[in-house]
Amino acid sequence: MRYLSTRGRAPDQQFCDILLGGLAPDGGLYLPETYPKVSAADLAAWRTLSYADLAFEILSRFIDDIPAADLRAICQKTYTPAVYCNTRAGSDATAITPVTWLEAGNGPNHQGGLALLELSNGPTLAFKDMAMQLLGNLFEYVLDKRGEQTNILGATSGDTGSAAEYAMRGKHGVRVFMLSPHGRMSAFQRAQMYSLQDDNIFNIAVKGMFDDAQDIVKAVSNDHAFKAKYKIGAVNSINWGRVVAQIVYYFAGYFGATASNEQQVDMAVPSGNFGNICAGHIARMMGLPIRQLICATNENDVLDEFFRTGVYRPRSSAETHVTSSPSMDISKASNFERFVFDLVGRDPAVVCQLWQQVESGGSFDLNDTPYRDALAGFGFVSGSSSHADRLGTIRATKKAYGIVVDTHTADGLKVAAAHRDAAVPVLVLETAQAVKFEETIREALNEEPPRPEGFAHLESLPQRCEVMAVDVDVIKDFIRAHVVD
Ligand SMILES: Cc1ncc(COP(=O)(O)O)c(C=O)c1O
Ligand SMILES: N[C@@H](CCOP(=O)(O)O)C(=O)O
Repeated sequence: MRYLSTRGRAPDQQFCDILLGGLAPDGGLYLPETYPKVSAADLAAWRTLSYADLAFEILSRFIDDIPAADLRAICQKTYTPAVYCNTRAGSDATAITPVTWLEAGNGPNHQGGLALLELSNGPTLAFKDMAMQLLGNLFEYVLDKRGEQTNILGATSGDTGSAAEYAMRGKHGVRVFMLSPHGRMSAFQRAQMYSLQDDNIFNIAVKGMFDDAQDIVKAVSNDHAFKAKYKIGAVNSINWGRVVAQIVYYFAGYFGATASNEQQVDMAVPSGNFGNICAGHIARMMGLPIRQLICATNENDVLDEFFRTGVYRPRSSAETHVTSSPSMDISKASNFERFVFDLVGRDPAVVCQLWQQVESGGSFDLNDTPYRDALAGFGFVSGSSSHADRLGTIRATKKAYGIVVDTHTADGLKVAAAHRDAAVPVLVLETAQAVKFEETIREALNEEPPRPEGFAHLESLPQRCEVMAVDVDVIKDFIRAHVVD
């Protein structure tokens, strides 16, 4: 399988190269040259597989430069109930991503039902662990084979950082430099990252928002000489490895929620950087019977605005709200470029022209272009949620179903409710556990959220983190000083 850049000005590459390379050298994002199609026979054969075996089947359609036996072993090592053990009481840890019905709907295919797809049972209690644990094992495997090292530069609004650090701590040949928005994450998120004392982990809090941190990551990656000299890698969802691993749980969720491959489902996805829902889009393009992808945003509603109006208008950091679903405080969604590449018929010239407008601080409007009509064929609908909605949803979910959901999942539930249909079940992707956002849970419920074992004294552990200006050169100097050749 060859991978090509959305900007069309980078050489096509194979999976292991883009895994280590991250962003394409022309500033674009890599995508497979075609999406593999799944047949009815594939769906029938995959329905009863374990999560690890399903991951192998799906990943092997995209990865042909790792021997099959090795890829299977990596999947088996990654997707175990011991790694994804932080399940809600009563959920089946062996499923890895259990489906919890809030309302079962009708019949074996749960028409009209409402369910949570539990994705946050891994070591850091957020959906990022689903892909990041795999990435940690893939990085180690490829680096060992090549006798190379990598210095990962990442940006986080709260969850990618800890998931990456837990996946990469102690891995041979890997150092992690993680940029986080100073003072913007929850106390639990800060403690998860900043309490790590491993020699290969460096936490840097930048005095800005997530988008500023993401811009630094892209600027450093676009300095080709620096990137080559310091072997800079990526773990954000700009790295295709993240997106491909996320495709798997759309299939697992579909099988978990239906009894027949004739049935369609809707999937509601709390969205920020568009990485999660982009994986859903690709699963749908592969032939998974997803009727609608419901894109749920918080007050930072750039994506919702696009799906409603056809206008994509990223906001500046000054216009980005600090919200109680902080991991979605994003106004420039990286992976949206991957979707637009598909929307415009995979024409890199169109993507270059649109992103020229975006990168010079502008916007684009697809009305009066053929792409506005084409949009309807991709199955997206959307909505946004506010702090008051979030509190109301957390309260209503607890009252009706006895379940405490996190603030991002609450955004998903709120927007899903507006698009429910008696003909299909809707699965809301549960992207984090409530304990990560304790303050808002207390405000909503006047009680403490459930805290999985092993996290009892997290916030009282000693923390270490460097605070820096939003300045590419300052970050490069820090990397230079900490990379031993
Ligand atoms: C808990 C949580 N929910 C939702 C999102 C949004 O996901 P994405 O950025 O892939 O759209 C994030 C961050 O990415 C997150 O950490
Ligand atoms: N919400 C993320 C932001 C980064 O997204 P990514 O999927 O591109 O890594 C976070 O919590 O850090």
